[in-house]
Amino acid sequence: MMERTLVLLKPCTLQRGLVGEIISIFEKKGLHLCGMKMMQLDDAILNEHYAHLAQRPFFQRVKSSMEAAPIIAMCLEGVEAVTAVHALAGPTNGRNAPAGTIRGNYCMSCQENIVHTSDSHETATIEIKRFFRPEELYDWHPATFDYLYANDEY
Ligand SMILES: Nc1ncnc2c1ncn2[C@@H]1O[C@@H]2COP(=O)(O)O[C@H]2[C@H]1O
Repeated sequence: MMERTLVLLKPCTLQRGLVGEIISIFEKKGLHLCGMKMMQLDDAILNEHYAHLAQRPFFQRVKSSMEAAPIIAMCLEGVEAVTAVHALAGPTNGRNAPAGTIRGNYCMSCQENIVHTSDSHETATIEIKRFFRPEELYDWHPATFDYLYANDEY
């Protein structure tokens, strides 16, 4: 099933000059961009985005870290994109994320862990709406589609 999912490149990724490299990983995998923009996040959007963490001791730290510099928000599309992108990101803590995943390859932190990715189809739908207006998302068919998914049943 063709799906869309949300990726945020966190402030640490901009600070470390890794934006192009991380976008390239998703592109090389075969996911295509439907929308992308730079944003400065504030408490209002972060209180909503991380509402499920509000009672956790690290909630303020997460918010400060996400407000420390701009982020890049991306909407990526592909067959089963939510699972594919979430798996590429790897487990939250970079220190024990497997080599080969983005977090496993690029970070040593639980907080400064390069990307946020939607963890389910339902969450992706909500998160894409949170970060993008409908007119900021583009429907297009990648010319490589048949090479990416040739003969697959989905
Ligand atoms: N101990 C922790 N457990 C889980 N998430 C944490 C922890 N400390 C900080 N975080 C941050 O909270 C974020 C929640 O979802 P993210 O995928 O954006 O990545 C997570 C981390 O950046």
